[in-house]
Amino acid sequence: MAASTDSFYLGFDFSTQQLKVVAVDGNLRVVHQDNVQFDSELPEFGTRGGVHIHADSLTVTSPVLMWVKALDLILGKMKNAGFDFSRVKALSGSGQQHGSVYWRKGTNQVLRDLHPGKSLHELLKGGFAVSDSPVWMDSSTTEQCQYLETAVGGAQRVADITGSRAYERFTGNQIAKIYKAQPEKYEDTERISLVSSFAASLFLGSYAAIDYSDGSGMNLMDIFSKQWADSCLEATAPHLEERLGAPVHSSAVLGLLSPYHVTRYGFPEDCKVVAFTGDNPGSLAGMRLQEGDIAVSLGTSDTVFLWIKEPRPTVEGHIFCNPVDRPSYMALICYKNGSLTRERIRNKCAGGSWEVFSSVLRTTPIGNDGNIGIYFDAMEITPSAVGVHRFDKENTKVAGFSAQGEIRALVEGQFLAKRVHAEKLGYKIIPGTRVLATGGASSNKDILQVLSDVFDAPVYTIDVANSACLGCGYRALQGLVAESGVSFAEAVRKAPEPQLAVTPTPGADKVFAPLLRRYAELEETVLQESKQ
Ligand SMILES: Nc1ncnc2c1ncn2[C@@H]1O[C@H](COP(=O)(O)OP(=O)(O)O)[C@@H](O)[C@H]1O
Ligand SMILES: O=C(CO)[C@@H](O)[C@H](O)COP(=O)(O)O
Repeated sequence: MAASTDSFYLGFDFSTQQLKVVAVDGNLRVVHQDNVQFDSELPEFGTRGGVHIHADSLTVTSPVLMWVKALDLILGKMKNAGFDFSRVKALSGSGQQHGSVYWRKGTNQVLRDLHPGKSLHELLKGGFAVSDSPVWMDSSTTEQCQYLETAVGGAQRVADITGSRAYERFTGNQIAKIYKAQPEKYEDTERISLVSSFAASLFLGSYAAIDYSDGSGMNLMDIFSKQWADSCLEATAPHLEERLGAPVHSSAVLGLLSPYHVTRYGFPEDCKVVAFTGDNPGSLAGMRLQEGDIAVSLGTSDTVFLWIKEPRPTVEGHIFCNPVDRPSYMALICYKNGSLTRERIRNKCAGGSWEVFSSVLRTTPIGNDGNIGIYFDAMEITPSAVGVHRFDKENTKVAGFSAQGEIRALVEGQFLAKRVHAEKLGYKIIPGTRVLATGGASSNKDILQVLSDVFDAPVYTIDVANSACLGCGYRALQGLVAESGVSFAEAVRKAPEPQLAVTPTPGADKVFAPLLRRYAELEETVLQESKQ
């Protein structure tokens, strides 16, 4: 495909801790990157790690106006840096998955009439029926999940329709909680967006459709017919379909950029907005994942995902529609205790320094002398258990490890869990499997070495740490030609290939084979204990 090198394509990512942007040119070269950290650059919202954890420790929200203000800030930064908005032909983006935004009645008109002399934050101050959006870290909707599974015919039935059994963080269950606890707010809601489609709306100047891929994380959409599932809608809240709008495929052009951005920043009048999607689907696009690859994202959450052709939903893990290939799907497993847990142990055992943390990984023995740790600071998603559990080589519970042992136990434990659960779902590591790593912690080679050793496979990375942004820049470019039949693979043929970062240490496979079996048994014990 010949895209002009004079043209730019933007990809935004509204993730848990920050808003990021990447601009690529027609040759798919990165020409600009920027970010806004919520905690440090928008301290007036008082978030930690981009969220508020409520007193029950289960409810987790983010202020919706913080995301709006972050967009004002990042576009302002780009303007100050001299970024030439007039060359942007299309933009797209992604958001942390499952989070929901409740637009107050009448706000679609406000979006259509945005005055370019004012910030979005000023204009949209009164625009939300719910000011604190539930996000993916929330696990307060167990009651709603049980209700959904009973109403629809069981956990497997919900998975057969929506790709996942009922999960606390999934949007439908969050909507059901808001409808029950704050019916007046639900009544005052004109439209419900995902974080991704909310962000797209800010660019479009009207409510943007939810795309199939991010829409798969709601427990509301039939992932096969790609329509809202009546049985799920009925079990969630009344008049929900009209509040959601019809979903669209992930490469759909939603329309032209709002005149607000044209006047305020100098975008061209014909700049297109391509559907936004979830951050994990965005990463699948950015890493140009191929069938047979396993992607490991080490962001606020840790996720493992794969490209699949024949989805078989089960009561563990998730199946989402594929964001770049309409007939295909992606499988995903999510772990809540990712970077924030690594940061806690870094602060406790390595004086707050990643360098010290890394040097411990370099100098401690592979396999940690048989010591295994399971660190679920917050209620984990995979599996649903909580607490810190340490075992010596005899599988006896111990109260603590040395500082060095704790660091290695944490990182090994996190990767053992990923491999154990991926294999439980039938995904095999075979000769030739590439592990593609992304997310903030993928910049740490010593963490990647442990990943490579546990998976017994080479680990590859891409130059841009934020693959979701990059993937959405690519998707913006492809969105312009998707209707004329140009596939995503063809559109991004010229993009740089992932680079080999590390290979397994010789002999590591023999050390980890028994540890994988032991980890699976110990995790099962922890799970049973936490059910008592
Ligand atoms: N050198 C490093 N080693 C390990 N982890 C790191 C390093 N640098 C950054 N991180 C982790 O990256 C995380 C942010 O990842 P990122 O993918 O940007 O998050 P998100 O997209 O969820 O906002 C931070 O919480 C931090 O713990
Ligand atoms: O809940 C999930 C996936 O199901 C999370 O992966 C969120 O999408 C948050 O992403 P990060 O901010 O950690 O990238």
